[in-house]
Amino acid sequence: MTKLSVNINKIATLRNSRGHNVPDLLQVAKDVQKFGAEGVTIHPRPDERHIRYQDARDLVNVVHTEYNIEGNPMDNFLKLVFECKPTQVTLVPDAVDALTSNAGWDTVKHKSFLQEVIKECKLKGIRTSIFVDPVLQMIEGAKEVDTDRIELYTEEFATQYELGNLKGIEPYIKAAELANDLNLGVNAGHDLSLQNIRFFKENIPGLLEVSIGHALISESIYLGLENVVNMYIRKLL
Ligand SMILES: CC(=O)[C@@H](O)[C@H](O)COP(=O)(O)O
Ligand SMILES: NCC(=O)COP(=O)(O)O
Repeated sequence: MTKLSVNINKIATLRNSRGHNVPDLLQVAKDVQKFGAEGVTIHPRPDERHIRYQDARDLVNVVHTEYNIEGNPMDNFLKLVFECKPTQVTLVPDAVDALTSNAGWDTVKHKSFLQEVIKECKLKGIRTSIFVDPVLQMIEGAKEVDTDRIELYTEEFATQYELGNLKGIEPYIKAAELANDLNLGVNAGHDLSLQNIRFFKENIPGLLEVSIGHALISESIYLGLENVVNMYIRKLL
């Protein structure tokens, strides 16, 4: 069984576009858990363009499943994580101005930095995961830095799948097999969707958790649109 952690960044993006509290981020976090999701993911970025640091704090009392906070382990981020004490922290090497996450860690180059941060997180009782490309050397490096899990960065898989290239899954299978052999837990995320998730799940051994946001929120709009348009029309009769 693979756990679904719903990334609610996009709810915050929509809320922030108007300056009030619609949609209500905390209510959405409650609802996705009520509907069966086994985790909530947020990725606060330094400019707070979607999730604000205060959201991360407020969610502590709302997330009763797995709380996963993702981000680049800069000082402010780590301070927030240590304050919130989520179930899991996922370390992601994004540039401050990145549109979205666009690469995994070079676990060889950043070995001592990652070792230090991971040790600190674990001492605080927080499970660690690091965002990596499906490259065997990077998975071996992940073992060296003593992380509990890796999160496979799945954008390339999603792109290839959409193009009809099913072989795009192969590096991910090899990466997951190696992670399993090394006793590293395997998570995955980025651009997973209703289209590609079953194929991914069926092919990746030992997939513990997927975090899905952009597609899941977009699909919720598409799949809810007819209902809501009709609700308005009935009110206008
Ligand atoms: C780590 C990762 O894969 C990202 O998908 C991220 O969590 C999403 O961030 P944005 O919502 O800011 O694009
Ligand atoms: N870790 C990936 C994540 O949380 C969501 O990524 P996406 O579904 O928004 O691309």
